[in-house]
Amino acid sequence: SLLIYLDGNIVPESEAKISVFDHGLLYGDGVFEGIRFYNGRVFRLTEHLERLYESSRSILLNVPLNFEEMEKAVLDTIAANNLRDGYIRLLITRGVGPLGLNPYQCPKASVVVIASSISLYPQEKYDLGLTMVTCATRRPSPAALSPQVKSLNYLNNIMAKIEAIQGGGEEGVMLNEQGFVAECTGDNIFILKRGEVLTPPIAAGGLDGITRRVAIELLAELGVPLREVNLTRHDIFTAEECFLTGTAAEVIAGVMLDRRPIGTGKPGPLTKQLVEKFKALANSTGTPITY
Ligand SMILES: Cc1ncc(COP(=O)(O)O)c(CNc2cccc(C(=O)O)c2)c1O
Repeated sequence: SLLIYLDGNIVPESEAKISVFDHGLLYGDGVFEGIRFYNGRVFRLTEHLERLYESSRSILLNVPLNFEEMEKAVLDTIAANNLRDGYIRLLITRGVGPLGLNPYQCPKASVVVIASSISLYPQEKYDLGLTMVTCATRRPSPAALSPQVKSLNYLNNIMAKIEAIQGGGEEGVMLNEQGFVAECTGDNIFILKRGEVLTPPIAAGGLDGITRRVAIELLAELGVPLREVNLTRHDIFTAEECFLTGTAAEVIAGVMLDRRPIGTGKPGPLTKQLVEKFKALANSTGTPITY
């Protein structure tokens, strides 16, 4: 069984419990990060923690650990479980308070670090590519809930994921209120068109994904031109290649949208090149874990 970090202590899974009065449970009032570690190093840990603190600040959540203490909590939890490769789920909730959504009645936020593994898609989906469906469920307007806050409010994404699966796919393309492509339910989206890679600007309503930033770096290294531009379903239908990026998914081809093949209907050469470059980078850089 796993050892879990909970509010300052590393405890066995069976003891890792939170109160039913925790506002993270009652209202989804909290933020989280999904982080991978490869070969004894945590990949892009600093960027993930920076985003965690930015999400917390955005919802006025006071994090009881400073940056260094949070980094140590992550590294200690991985070491306690003696894992060299895996996935970290790091969450901060508003903490326990009376029923009623007033966050000012929650005196202390709760911090949970789970070190485990995650496999979002089977290997064959990386070999053959994902089937995608355009979701009717839109990404929320920044005026409603900022899509840039990685909060515990994932019902929007979950409802879209349901639509993708019900529609015979594995992943869903989510549009914003204007009908432009924002991202997918749990990852960012890129297309290759006439020798140029295009991806929605963050302002289109997607999460400012860390794997998206890595892909942009890798494309620059490859000398492939990239443009952040509003995309519609037309652009995906007429693209030569499409790939998704996310900590859980890593880099994975999208080969079908709404029952229409994208390009050859198989993962394209640029996508395959990026997958290899990403793997090499992820297995050779990152914050070392001391066991
Ligand atoms: C809505 C959304 N958009 C993009 C990403 C990719 O961002 P990063 O490159 O920083 O990871 C995410 C993160 N993706 C994510 C997080 C947690 C769980 C799952 C899941 O599909 O179970 C997916 C996400 O949840």
